[in-house]
Amino acid sequence: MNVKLLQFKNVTKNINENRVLTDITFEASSGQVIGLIGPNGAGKSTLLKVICNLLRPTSGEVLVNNVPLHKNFKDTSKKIGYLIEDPSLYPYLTTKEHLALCLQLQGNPINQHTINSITDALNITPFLNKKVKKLSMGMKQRVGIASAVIHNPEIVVLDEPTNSIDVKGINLVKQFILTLKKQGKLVIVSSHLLQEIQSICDQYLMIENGKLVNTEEINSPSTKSYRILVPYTTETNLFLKNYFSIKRTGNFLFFDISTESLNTTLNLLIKNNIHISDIEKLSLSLERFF
Ligand SMILES: Nc1ncnc2c1ncn2[C@@H]1O[C@H](COP(=O)(O)OP(=O)(O)OP(=O)(O)O)[C@@H](O)[C@H]1O
Repeated sequence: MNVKLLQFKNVTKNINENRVLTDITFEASSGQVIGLIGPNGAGKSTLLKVICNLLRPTSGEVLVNNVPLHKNFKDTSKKIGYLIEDPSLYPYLTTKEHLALCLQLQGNPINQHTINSITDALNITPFLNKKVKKLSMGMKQRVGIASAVIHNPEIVVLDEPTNSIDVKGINLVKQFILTLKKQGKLVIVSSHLLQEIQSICDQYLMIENGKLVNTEEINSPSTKSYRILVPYTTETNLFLKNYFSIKRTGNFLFFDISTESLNTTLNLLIKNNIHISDIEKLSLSLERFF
């Protein structure tokens, strides 16, 4: 059974008097992979840092296992593992020494079996005896991911984990994330490319200008396959509002629909004498959702 692990309640974060996160509310459970998607500067890293208690909310609350995060962070920190932005690694240690140190810093004894299973899964075993500073960027990123999970946390936060990693490595990381899911962990993974992580996510949190977009889009972005564009008029606006989540761009209105509802939608528009300016097939890139 999945257990509610993480709750954000109306979290707002200001940095240097700028509002970076606004009223963020969501919850996530064990055994889930949550994709945090948004363009550059949307607030993804800030939100992830709040989960890891690297930043405190200006207002609102974060609960882990129903306990406020900041009240019990010593215990909670053992439950959270993270890779935020560039991995902070100890350059003069070997990969093996680095991972062993990460384990010890969390108060765990060195368990070679744990280290091996993680390094095998991420294909970094051949580099265990190599100094971290001599690893390629992609390898460092994988060591960063290994460091995030080495102490067996319940919540794993990965900020753009596929940065600098080649296609083969990306597939490996995705498989690794699915293994963490199978182990019952909650994985929160950010990317500015929906297509990169959509196949592994159970749910999406789409963020734009520090705000989450609505739940419908969060839960089913990939089902919206067509964008319909119609000329703006007050009447058309009022009419379409009854059926779709519509947006305005200049002199046009647009809305996204699924493949299944394409015929019905076109019939509805034709019947009501609404001119169709364009029907666009949506690719699954992030730009389509903002
Ligand atoms: N320490 C800081 N001081 C001032 N502004 C900050 C700071 N950290 C983040 N910001 C601002 O907060 C906003 C969100 O930044 P954040 O790094 O969370 O976005 P992001 O979605 O992770 O972006 P990217 O995809 O480029 O990494 C940006 O406008 C950024 O300039």
